Amino acid sequence: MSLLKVIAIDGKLQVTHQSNVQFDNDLPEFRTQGGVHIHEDRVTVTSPVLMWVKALDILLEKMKSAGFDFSRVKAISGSGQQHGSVYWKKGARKSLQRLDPGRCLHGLLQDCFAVQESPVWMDSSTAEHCKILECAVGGAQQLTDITGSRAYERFTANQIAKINQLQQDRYNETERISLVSSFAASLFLGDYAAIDYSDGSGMNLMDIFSKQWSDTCLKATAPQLADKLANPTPSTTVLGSISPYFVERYGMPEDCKVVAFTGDNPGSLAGMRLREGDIAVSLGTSDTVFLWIKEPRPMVEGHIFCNPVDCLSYMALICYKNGSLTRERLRNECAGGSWEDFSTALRSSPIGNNGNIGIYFDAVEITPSAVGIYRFDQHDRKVSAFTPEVEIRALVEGQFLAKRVHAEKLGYRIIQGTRVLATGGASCNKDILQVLSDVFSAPVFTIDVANSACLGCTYRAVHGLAAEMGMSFAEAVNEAPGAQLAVRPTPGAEKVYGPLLKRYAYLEEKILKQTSP
Ligand SMILES: Nc1ncnc2c1ncn2[C@@H]1O[C@H](COP(=O)(O)OP(=O)(O)O)[C@@H](O)[C@H]1O
Ligand SMILES: O=C(CO)[C@@H](O)[C@H](O)COP(=O)(O)O
Repeated sequence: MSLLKVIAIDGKLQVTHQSNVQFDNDLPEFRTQGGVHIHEDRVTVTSPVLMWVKALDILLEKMKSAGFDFSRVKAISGSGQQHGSVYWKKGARKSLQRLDPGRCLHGLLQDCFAVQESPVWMDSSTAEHCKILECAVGGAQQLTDITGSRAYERFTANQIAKINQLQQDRYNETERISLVSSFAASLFLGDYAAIDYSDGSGMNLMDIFSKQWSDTCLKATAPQLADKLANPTPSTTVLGSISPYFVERYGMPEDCKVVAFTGDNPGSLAGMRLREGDIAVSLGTSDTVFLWIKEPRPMVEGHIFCNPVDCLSYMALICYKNGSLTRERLRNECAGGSWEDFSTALRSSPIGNNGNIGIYFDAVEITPSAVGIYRFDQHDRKVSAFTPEVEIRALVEGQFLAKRVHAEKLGYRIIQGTRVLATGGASCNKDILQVLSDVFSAPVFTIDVANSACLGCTYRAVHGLAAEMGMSFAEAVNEAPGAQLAVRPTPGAEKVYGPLLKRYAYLEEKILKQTSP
């Protein structure tokens, strides 16, 4: 997270105002790079919490100078990078409740944090704490069954455990631990804001089914943790009205509501307006898949979070390291460096690639944890090379077969009306999207997701006001600009890919068995 953004929308869900503050350029005194401090050990990564507070001061002043009419704001919500944590010092709640509107937040909250440098999602310094947590619950799959994810170094429980171990006095001085999202909500609320279920699922602490903190995880992490976290809340909760500070300093209406803040990925799901049965595939440098799931089956690969717009559903996130960079390598090796020729190869090779399957893990893959290039003919026999055309189709088909196989393992089901929403750099390539559509037997739509997390939280604010009356998120944001239809599945594709999906799952399993120590 290298900037703080704001988007305002009107009653017709049209964007009326946008602005941002860049941490590195606008707040040079904090000396961050990309908004963070990378410590000498190269694995500890933090951000100064007061930089975030000051960024909010600057952003609000910028909006004021641009003539933004704060008096028309009906509700506010927001999102923050997932997993990062903020440690409020004893007594900070009182300071939050009595903010002097004549002074900036940065000045008022100077002494409110027990830990000045907040751990953020890029941190990977807590391997030992991850092991302890997994051991405490009986293993990686057991932790996944409870919290939706195995132990990850960036996840909040492991960061809290590290702070308790290395800075125990600071931990003991802490009155409340917030996520980045609930910390930002607290500033607007003028009181501690509850952690919402969706961002709370990225902590390795919450039982995603009961939506309560897991006692075993709490105990294995740090003492008196339940008190420091307080109970989590549904993501659609109206936390209360805006703090009088903003009423007096910026002229916001007294009854402006603060709707629970959430994580950036849940925020994006809302911004993309994902619906039950939909899958969003981001084809950027790495590939990321977002799923809307009714009945999740947590697996050690991938994350299950509570759904930020529908309390009865879940969302899953699957990350792949070998995305565009691998497509680029094969474009260079098999298509003379041209996306046009890469596309021609896809158009001139048959759906299903005559049974040839390729699995290309140039770098150690995240999902699954494996490395190497594997090619199989129609009889599942290993082969050492394919012709350039077969190689290109094998790569693209393999990447999408993997996504569908992994999604279905987590409990995802294609239903009547399923849409695939494609974003990211490669989503401009219709021939790649055609393969995606064929593998999923569903139409592919493209969406512009610049700022999707931020936009998603404007929609969540609108929904927060309506949710209490029982209105669904889809109904509340029905009028928002929609996705563009890009391609429809080729007739007959389903029959071809049915057996290939089974073979892909079998072959991947076989590779994992052969390569795991
Ligand atoms: N016509 C194209 N066909 C396929 N891939 C493309 C095409 N144009 C750009 N890309 C891919 O898009 C990737 C960048 O995607 P982008 O979403 O901008 O990245 P990031 O994840 O860094 O934000 C590049 O690595 C490139 O391989
Ligand atoms: O760690 C994860 C998801 O598990 C990241 O996706 C962070 O949530 C990313 O935040 P920014 O890239 O928006 O800073």
